[in-house]
Amino acid sequence: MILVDNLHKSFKAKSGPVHAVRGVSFDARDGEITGLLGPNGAGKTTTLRMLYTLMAPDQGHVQVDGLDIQRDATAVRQRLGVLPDARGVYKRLTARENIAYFGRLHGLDEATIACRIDAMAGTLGMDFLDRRTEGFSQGQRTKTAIARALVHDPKNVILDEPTNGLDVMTTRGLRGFLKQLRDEGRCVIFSSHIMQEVAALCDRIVVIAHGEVKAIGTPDELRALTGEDDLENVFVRLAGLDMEDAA
Ligand SMILES: Nc1ncnc2c1ncn2[C@@H]1O[C@H](COP(=O)(O)OP(=O)(O)OP(=O)(O)O)[C@@H](O)[C@H]1O
Repeated sequence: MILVDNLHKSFKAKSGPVHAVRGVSFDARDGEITGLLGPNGAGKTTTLRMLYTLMAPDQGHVQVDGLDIQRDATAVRQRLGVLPDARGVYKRLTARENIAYFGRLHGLDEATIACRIDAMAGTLGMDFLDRRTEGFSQGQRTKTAIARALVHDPKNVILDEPTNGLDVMTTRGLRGFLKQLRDEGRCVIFSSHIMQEVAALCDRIVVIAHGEVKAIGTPDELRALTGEDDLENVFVRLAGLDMEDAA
């Protein structure tokens, strides 16, 4: 369970401060997939980075399973599996070695690591485990990074645009995998800028634009809120993109 309360984050730029996240609050429950949906530059990655303790908020609080991300950062990290926006895998190591290395960092024994790698490779369809990752396709790199993020069997899973650059079949496989994590009772959060993708997968959607939460609800609740049937129109209305277009 992840509770996000009034997060703020600004960056200094030459042209003045950039207010990336401005009072974002939402709950991501266990046994649910929560989608963070917003257009480019909305503040999704910045929000997720604060959730997974890479970046300290200027203001606000986050709790993971009741632990404060700033006071209890180490315990929080043990409970999180993270697919960051930069997938970065070690190119001289094979996929298996990349995943195993993270398993060791989490203090797992070799037998447990081997077991976990087998299970995830089966579910994610990784028939390239023993190849060096140099030259991997984007999908192969993403799968390796996802398996690495989950090697320690975390209760909470945060994925930044996990389907970016994946083909239809790989995306389908990934969707099935995320549903499996949800059905195991985990708390899953992922970000996307594609309404259809979020609607196909998420129990609840947090619509974010200009660093603010614009709406929270199930896909049907968001349809009812806007009076729109078409999912793309729902997103355009909620994110205020129609107003920007008209301006
Ligand atoms: N380190 C940084 N320094 C300066 N500005 C930043 C930094 N990180 C993010 N920003 C700015 O904060 C705003 C939100 O960026 P963020 O990456 O969180 O958006 P996003 O919703 O993830 O977008 P996208 O879908 O394009 O990845 C943008 O205007 C971005 O340029």
